[in-house]
Amino acid sequence: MVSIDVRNAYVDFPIFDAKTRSLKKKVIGKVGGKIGTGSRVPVIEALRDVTVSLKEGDRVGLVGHNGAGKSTLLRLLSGIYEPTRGSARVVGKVAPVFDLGVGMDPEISGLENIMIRGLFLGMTRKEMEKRVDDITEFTELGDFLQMPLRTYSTGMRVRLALGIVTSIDPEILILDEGIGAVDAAFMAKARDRLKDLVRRSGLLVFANHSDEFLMEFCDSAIWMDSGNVKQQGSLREVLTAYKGRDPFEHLSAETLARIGAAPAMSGNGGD
Ligand SMILES: Nc1ncnc2c1ncn2[C@@H]1O[C@H](COP(=O)(O)OP(=O)(O)OP(=O)(O)O)[C@@H](O)[C@H]1O
Repeated sequence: MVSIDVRNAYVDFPIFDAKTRSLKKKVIGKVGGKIGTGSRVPVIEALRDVTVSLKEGDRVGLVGHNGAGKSTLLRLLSGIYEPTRGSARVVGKVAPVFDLGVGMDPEISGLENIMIRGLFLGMTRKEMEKRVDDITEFTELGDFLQMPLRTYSTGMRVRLALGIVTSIDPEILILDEGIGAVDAAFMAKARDRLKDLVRRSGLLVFANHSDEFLMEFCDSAIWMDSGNVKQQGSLREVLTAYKGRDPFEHLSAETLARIGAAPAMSGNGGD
């Protein structure tokens, strides 16, 4: 069984080349984590006293303003960062997808990249060999898969990366923003694959600014604010508090059915 247990965790980034003089003026910005100036070196407190407990089957959306600590938390949940204080225990194999292009080598072919990226995401060579045809078909890249990746356009790279990412069988799937940043037409094609991927994953944590994505893939949520967990609960509860309105309220019956959500709670549209 997969699980993630983070207890009273802090992640600090000491900044050795900051202009400390101007920091002392204490201009408080709206975005970003807290900057501690108590010690000789300023420290960005990206996560502060975070406690999160996740188990098999959880589908968690991560929301919060720019710099609230979402990516840092995802890296902690992936075991990429160790907490400065507190603890983080991850049981299960993590497939971290922070940037679709990360781990791709421009000098090798698309086909070779399929293999390398698959291995990086926790698959074996044999497992990836079985998936090559399926990925080839999905990307529609044809003979370009024999060409070095540097010859691809941005959209072609995204097709390849998305084809690979959606082919894996992750125990713990950690998705950052990037995955939503593909053009609408291709996204429509990728949507079913993404849904399948999420269905196959033991546990999903997904940071995204789009309600639509969150509603489609997640059922619970964590709201990060200045490095703290401000709220944890059902997706609807948390999004309603974060946005100041119920994002499910004005969805059509068709969309609600597609994302498998209950009809809006307010008004007389009960059931
Ligand atoms: N490698 C780093 N070195 C120093 N500071 C960092 C580093 N990574 C993140 N931070 C700081 O930690 C805080 C949280 O950043 P993080 O990237 O986790 O936010 P986020 O919620 O993912 O933001 P966004 O929505 O803009 O992507 C910010 O104040 C940022 O400046």
